[in-house]
Amino acid sequence: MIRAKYGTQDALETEDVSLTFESFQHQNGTLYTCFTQNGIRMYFDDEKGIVPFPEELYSQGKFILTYSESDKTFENVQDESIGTATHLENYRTSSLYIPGKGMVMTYIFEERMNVCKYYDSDSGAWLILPLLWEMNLDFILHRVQQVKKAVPAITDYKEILAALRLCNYDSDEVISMFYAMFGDSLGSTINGQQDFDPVILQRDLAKKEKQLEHLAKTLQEKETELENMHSKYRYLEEEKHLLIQRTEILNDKVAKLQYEHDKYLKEINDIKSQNVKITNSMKNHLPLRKDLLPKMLSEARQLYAANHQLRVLTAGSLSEMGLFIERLKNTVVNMRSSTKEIEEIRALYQRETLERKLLYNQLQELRGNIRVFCRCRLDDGKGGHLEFPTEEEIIVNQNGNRKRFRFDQVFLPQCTQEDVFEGTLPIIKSCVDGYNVCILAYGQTGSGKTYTMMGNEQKPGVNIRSIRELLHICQERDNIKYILKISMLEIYNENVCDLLSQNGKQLEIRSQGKTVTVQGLTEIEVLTEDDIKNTILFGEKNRTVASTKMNTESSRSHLMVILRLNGVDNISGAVSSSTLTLCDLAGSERISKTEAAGQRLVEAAAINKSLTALGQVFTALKTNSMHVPYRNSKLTHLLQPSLSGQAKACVFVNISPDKKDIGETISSLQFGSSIQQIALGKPTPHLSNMKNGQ
Ligand SMILES: Nc1ncnc2c1ncn2[C@@H]1O[C@H](COP(=O)(O)OP(=O)(O)OP(=O)(O)O)[C@@H](O)[C@H]1O
Repeated sequence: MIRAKYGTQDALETEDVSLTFESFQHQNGTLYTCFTQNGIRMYFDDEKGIVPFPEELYSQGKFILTYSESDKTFENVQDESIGTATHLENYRTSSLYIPGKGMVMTYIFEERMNVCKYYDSDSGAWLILPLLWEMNLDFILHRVQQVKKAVPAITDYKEILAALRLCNYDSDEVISMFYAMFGDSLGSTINGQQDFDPVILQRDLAKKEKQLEHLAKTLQEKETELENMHSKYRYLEEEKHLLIQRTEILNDKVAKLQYEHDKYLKEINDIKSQNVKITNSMKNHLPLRKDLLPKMLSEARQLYAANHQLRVLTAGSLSEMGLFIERLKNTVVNMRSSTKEIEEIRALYQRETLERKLLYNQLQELRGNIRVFCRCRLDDGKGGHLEFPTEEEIIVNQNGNRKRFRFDQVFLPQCTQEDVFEGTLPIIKSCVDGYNVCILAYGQTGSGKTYTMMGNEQKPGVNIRSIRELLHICQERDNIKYILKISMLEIYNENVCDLLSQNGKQLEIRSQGKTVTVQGLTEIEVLTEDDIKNTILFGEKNRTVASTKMNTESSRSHLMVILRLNGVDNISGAVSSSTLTLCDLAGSERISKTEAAGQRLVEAAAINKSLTALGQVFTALKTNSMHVPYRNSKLTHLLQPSLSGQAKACVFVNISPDKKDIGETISSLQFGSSIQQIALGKPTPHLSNMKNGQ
């Protein structure tokens, strides 16, 4: 990808005429969106609309930083040196100089996670000290060096720091943990970087996929073999039955012939001795004369021969039956061992599936469960203030003040829809493994959110591409039967509207435990690519009709396309359920004071509320807070399953290349870079990999 300085003109001073919203956090968790109008602080009430902020609430909570107050966040710290740490008596307490924040106290709390935190007075929350900063605390640096000295094979200090966090900063425990895990191999093979290289993981994953494919094939072959054996068994059973019947008939015949033969012999003997008493049966043979004897003797011989023949036949039939029974026994033995083999392969398959899932998860975790991408809209020649020094960085030059932001990836204006989709693909794929996945597009109106998510007929965006991809993956996985269902909704002024129902009905959100549902939301099953396109087209049409009716713009509402994926593994019987939530957020721009009235003001307050709530959720996730305030807005409430637990998220920060938009661009980049730190704050992914590799 070519990196270049983007344009040459100097930045323009942007006039700040926008309305500033403030967010008030009540101690009961409620979030109020306030602003000042004619010297009176007002707030937006979901039912009453815009009303003055009640005096009594001041003592029941505090004002917090909103997503748009750009100058107070600490993104500048990223490329400045950190300053010096002061070691205090109790090693759990220390202090650190952070530019823009001054001297901050740091603490290690003994709680759910033993991590070093500092109190951020701007957001009023305890934040996890990023690993980078933590290294500047003397006692931590000292412990890292202790571990490094004892275990020189582990060269990545982030590994050591993460391990220290896990072991409550006890270096001895970390050293023994490393030795317990790797033993003798420690000196030769363990090198943090090498073992946890995403490329290596990716390779392992590909290997695992191949193994799985092979196992599934073997399993299928074995099952066909077993099925064949079953039909052979059934055939042999039938044959055995027929043979028994045939032998019984033959035995009967032999007995009858023997009887006839004996009777004949007796008659012959009687005639020979001429002392025959005339019996009823003999009347048929009358008149009895000695000259009949030769004929009777010949018949008796014939009877004997027939009897003999039948006996041979019966003996043959019996030995044939013996052979059949032997074959039947073998088949049963083979069937038993095949069934056992199938059970073993099935167990192996289950284990491999799990391992593959873990590997995939580790790879994603290594890259961060929340990935943040920046995409700059196509250049229209009005820029000059943006630079793209590397694939992960963007610099905004505002009147000579250069601000640098770092993301998982920065997409240049000339990047194609394919390039962008490629970046999201690994996360999207994990949806078929049962993870909830969420993709959000954040940015001011006109920055390219809809282009990124929806795209157009010729250049479809992430929405169509990802659903299409999932449909293909599901169709390719023969062993799992998937059902894919799409719903589409819009959140406008804190109201949820179904876009796939004819009448665009408004819906309520219900939650039970960790499950969040929208009551009565229409779901349409998709089987083909055409189904996807037609469904989304129908939803978009409904959205246009609704916005025309309400005389508003689609950019003032959040759009969500939700794909629900239910799968049943035919082999293991495992059931998976996950959702892919694709969200085109409302424009994040501040509105100007002249516009601040009526419907526009209500819309702006509702957008501010939901985007602030989104920022709060990310902050709570970042600080590993016990309480994540999902319920502060409809948007975050709906996104809860996709932004919690083992869910994976991908946020696009869309920016405009126009110089006039520089203020909003910085604000959006700050929002994105504060989310980016969530991935940095996660301490354990490398270690979990080490454990598995034991
Ligand atoms: N990367 C891009 N390449 C080409 N055209 C783009 C790109 N990004 C955006 N555009 C075009 O710029 C215009 C504005 O983009 P878009 O409508 O996606 O912005 P938006 O942020 O979604 O705005 P809104 O909030 O109004 O929906 C559209 O005409 C879109 O086609």
